[in-house]
Amino acid sequence: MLELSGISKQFGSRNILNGLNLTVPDGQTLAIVGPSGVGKTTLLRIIAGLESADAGTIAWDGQATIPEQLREQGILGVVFQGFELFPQYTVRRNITLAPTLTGATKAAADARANTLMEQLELTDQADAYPYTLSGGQKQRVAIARALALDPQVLLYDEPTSALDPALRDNVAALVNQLKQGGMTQVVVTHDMDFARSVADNVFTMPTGTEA
Ligand SMILES: Nc1ncnc2c1ncn2[C@@H]1O[C@H](COP(=O)(O)OP(=O)(O)OP(=O)(O)O)[C@@H](O)[C@H]1O
Repeated sequence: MLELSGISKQFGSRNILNGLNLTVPDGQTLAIVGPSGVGKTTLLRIIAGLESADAGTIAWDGQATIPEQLREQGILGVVFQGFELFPQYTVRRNITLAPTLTGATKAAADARANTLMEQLELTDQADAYPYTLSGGQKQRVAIARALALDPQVLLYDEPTSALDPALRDNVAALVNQLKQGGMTQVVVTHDMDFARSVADNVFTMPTGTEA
């Protein structure tokens, strides 16, 4: 279970997050929705340990935790809005890089990448470079790369924003498939239909206030 308590964040004079409390039970999918600029990405980045909160705590499995460590340990994976693939590496290398840097053998990382590419229909793109891929393919590589470390929690920032409706449905199916496998997931989206199609709970961000 992922628990956020009293999370606050201010940028300049603007309170973006004001003592926010959120709980994501194991194996559930939480969608975070709200209008542009309300702080969804900021909240996701705080959960991922990519941004620090001014106040509040985050607990994992009942223990106060530093999210950055969860990410570094591979417990928590992030799928970024712009995919943020490594342009100089092939699809396969994008997927195997983090596991090999964190101690997996090349053979084990390759085997895992093969499984993920098969599941995500990327086998034909294994040796391709990101610039040659479609938006949907890039999205799947970003998800495969996050899954390569076998996370228990997966965070997505606007996973459908670059996709047409059919691909959006594919991402929804994938999120639901991962849920069947027990994954805990947090999805930031402004797409209410997508949110409803994947989420156990939908959290609407409260709008910020001037300090
Ligand atoms: N590093 C930063 N420094 C200053 N202001 C920031 C920073 N990051 C975000 N902001 C501001 O905080 C507010 C919330 O941004 P955030 O990206 O979290 O919103 P969002 O709800 O994800 O928006 P969108 O749906 O458009 O992606 C915005 O007004 C943004 O300009």
